[in-house]
Amino acid sequence: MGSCANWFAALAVGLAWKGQPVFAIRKEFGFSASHVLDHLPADHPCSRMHGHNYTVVLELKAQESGLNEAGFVRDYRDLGEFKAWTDDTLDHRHLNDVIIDLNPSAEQLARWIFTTWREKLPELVAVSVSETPKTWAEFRPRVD
Ligand SMILES: Nc1nc2c(c(=O)[nH]1)N=C([C@H](O)[C@H](O)COP(=O)(O)OP(=O)(O)OP(=O)(O)O)CN2
Ligand SMILES: [Zn+2]
Repeated sequence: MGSCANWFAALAVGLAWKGQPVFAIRKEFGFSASHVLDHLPADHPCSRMHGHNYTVVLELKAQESGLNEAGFVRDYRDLGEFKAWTDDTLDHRHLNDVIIDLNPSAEQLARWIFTTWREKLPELVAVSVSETPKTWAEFRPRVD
């Protein structure tokens, strides 16, 4: 599905679900990577190359009546493909070389992961990225 159609589908699902009870599941993943943030003052420490032990949380939702036969929104084990992708694509990489033409802030990384995975995981509604134990950025295209 093209990305435009994808966004319309997400919007339609969101409108149909408005006010309805939903289930949400989340699973956490980790990777270590370096980055340099552009467009910051020269004396900002994040304008120098540095690294983080990142945490990524995927959030998936289904309507109350939308659980599968096992009673799952989706089997957590299905997300093994995301873990393998994270290990191959992000772990021990320099993020500026992976996310070309985007400043790899936590916000932009969360949106990039969301758009990369939305088609494979239609139940995906939000991606959160943490660079340090105290900081979180979330991309959630629509809020119920
Ligand atoms: N809104 C954002 N602000 C910052 C981001 C970001 O992605 N989005 N990124 C950084 C740095 O990459 C890095 O995460 C440093 O964050 P900071 O909270 O300053 O980390 P520290 O450990 O140095 O902070 P303490 O205050 O010592 O806990 C910066 N900003
Ligand atoms: Zn950083």
